Amino acid sequence: MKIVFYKYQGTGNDFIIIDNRNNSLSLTTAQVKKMCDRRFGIGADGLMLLDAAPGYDFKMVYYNADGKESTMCGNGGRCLVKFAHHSGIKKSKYLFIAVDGAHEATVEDNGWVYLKMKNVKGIEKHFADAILDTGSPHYVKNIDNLATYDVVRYGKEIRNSESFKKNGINVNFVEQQDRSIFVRTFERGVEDETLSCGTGVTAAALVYAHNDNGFNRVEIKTLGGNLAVEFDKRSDDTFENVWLCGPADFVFKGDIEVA
Ligand SMILES: N[C@@H](CCC[C@H](N)C(=O)O)C(=O)O
Repeated sequence: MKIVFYKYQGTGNDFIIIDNRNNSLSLTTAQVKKMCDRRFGIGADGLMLLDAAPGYDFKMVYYNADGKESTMCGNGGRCLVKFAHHSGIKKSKYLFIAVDGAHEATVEDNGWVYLKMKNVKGIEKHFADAILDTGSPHYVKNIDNLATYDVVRYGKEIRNSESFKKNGINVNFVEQQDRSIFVRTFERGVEDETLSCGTGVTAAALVYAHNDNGFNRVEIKTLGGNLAVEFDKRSDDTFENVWLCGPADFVFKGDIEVA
């Protein structure tokens, strides 16, 4: 069958998007994996279907590059909102449903997409590091000289360690720079470093805010560009009104024969 696809990227985290508003398409793991392959397919960190869902503007279905359906993708969600906007679903505030629940989003005049993430309660300590779920599971570790750090080697080591190898975890390395942070992520399901990870920078920002007080916006640098995370921190260590903010852009459109 021939499938029309759209390629989007959000700070270099890149995705294949398929308009499935008639909910007719269902893809196998092998088909998704091949489309995401950078040599044998289109190439992407993940693939999303935009499905119809009653009561919502659309439903987000997310697959990692390994072809398996996975948990929430923050940059993917922002790209899917931009795609909806380009595809005639024009709203001042979007409401869509994803695997971790309902999400609101807006498209700003400067093209940035603001995506409301789920509330986060509790940050677990793992030795000197932190673990939390921002829609996907994340490990957060502070590192000096992050620009030259071997993220693939050490990210793979943590992701495949005894504690995490069964369900996997995304591993974020963070360098704090005053009120902004530099984040590099090894992503589960891509099994490599990506240029940016939305749920990952959200996790890193909340860990940073957890250790400090008095501010509710963190600026983030990734290898693929800049993002920001806004939030309200409650006294019981709950984070509410968590918004992931950043650019999301159309790259190209095409069609592909999928066996
Ligand atoms: N790139 C994503 C995260 C995608 C899901 C992740 N690989 C997982 O399986 O947990 C993001 O922007 O959040």
